[in-house]
Amino acid sequence: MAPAATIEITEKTGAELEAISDEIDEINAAKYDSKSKFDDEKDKAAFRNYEDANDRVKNFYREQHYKQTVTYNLAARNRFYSSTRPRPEMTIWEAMEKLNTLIDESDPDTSLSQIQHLLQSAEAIRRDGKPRWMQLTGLIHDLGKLMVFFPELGTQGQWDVVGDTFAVGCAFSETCVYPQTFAEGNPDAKNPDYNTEYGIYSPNCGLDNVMLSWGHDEYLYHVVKDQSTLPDEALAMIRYHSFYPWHRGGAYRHLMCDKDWEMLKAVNAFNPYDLYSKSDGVPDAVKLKPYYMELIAEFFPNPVVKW
Ligand SMILES: O[C@H]1[C@H](O)[C@@H](O)[C@H](O)[C@@H](O)[C@H]1O
Ligand SMILES: [Fe+2]
Ligand SMILES: [Fe+2]
Repeated sequence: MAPAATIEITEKTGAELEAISDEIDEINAAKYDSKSKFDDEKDKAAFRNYEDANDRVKNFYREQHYKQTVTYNLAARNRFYSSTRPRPEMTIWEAMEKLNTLIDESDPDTSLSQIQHLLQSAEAIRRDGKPRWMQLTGLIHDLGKLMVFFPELGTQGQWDVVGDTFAVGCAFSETCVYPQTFAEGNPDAKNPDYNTEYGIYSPNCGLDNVMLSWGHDEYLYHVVKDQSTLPDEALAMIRYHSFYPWHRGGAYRHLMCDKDWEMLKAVNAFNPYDLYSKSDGVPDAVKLKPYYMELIAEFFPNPVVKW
């Protein structure tokens, strides 16, 4: 009788493992440069037209720009970090379903529900053959909007949850949408400690040390950083995806450190999938669920997430 086949398991040395992980990084980085179906410039012009946006969008940004002050941001972070804050518990898929009832007042480009937007982003990333961690990032990137339903976080409305983000504690950037509204109503615009180029920051202090307006990006970043094995690029995609004045407007370069330039590449690679997939067909959540459940399990060791 022939002997049963044996599988040989060879131990890899630290250096070998490092070489493999470098190789994977290289492959992943090369993927950022590959062609995407969103390369056509003329299709892109239809998005983020804030000039012609409706009053709901304009009123949203007026309120957000008036109220996102340094004082508010410090208070919001204190509430979030407080060790006594009760943390709702929910799986990623339950979170997606819960979020489905939210209509984002800041968004001029989508009338679809949030679960559809998340699946569209993930599916577009998957279709372009991007890495699995990036597909998952597409799937979860807006789940921070759940904070709108969590009174424990002291969320005030949509203005401290959705919309583009910007730095507080230094001069407001002209590259923000409706930039005139800051001078009109945000007290920090008149505060000499905050209204200079650097404000409370120092040259090249790194974006990790800059306080961005409080909302779904920053909130989800902390949840995911602590409870998943997603790589730094994924965390940057989540944390900075709404930071349009930075990743698209070219602002805040004087606050960036070396690592931020690397992260900028990742965020720019992610952005088209967030924005332009909004015009794709409506995904079939029931059909797609098994694929994504497996993907979630790959990067979230504990299926129940503490929000
Ligand atoms: O209106 C949208 C929406 O709220 C997105 O979730 C956010 O990431 C964008 O930056 C914003 O423009
Ligand atoms: Fe978002
Ligand atoms: Fe999004």
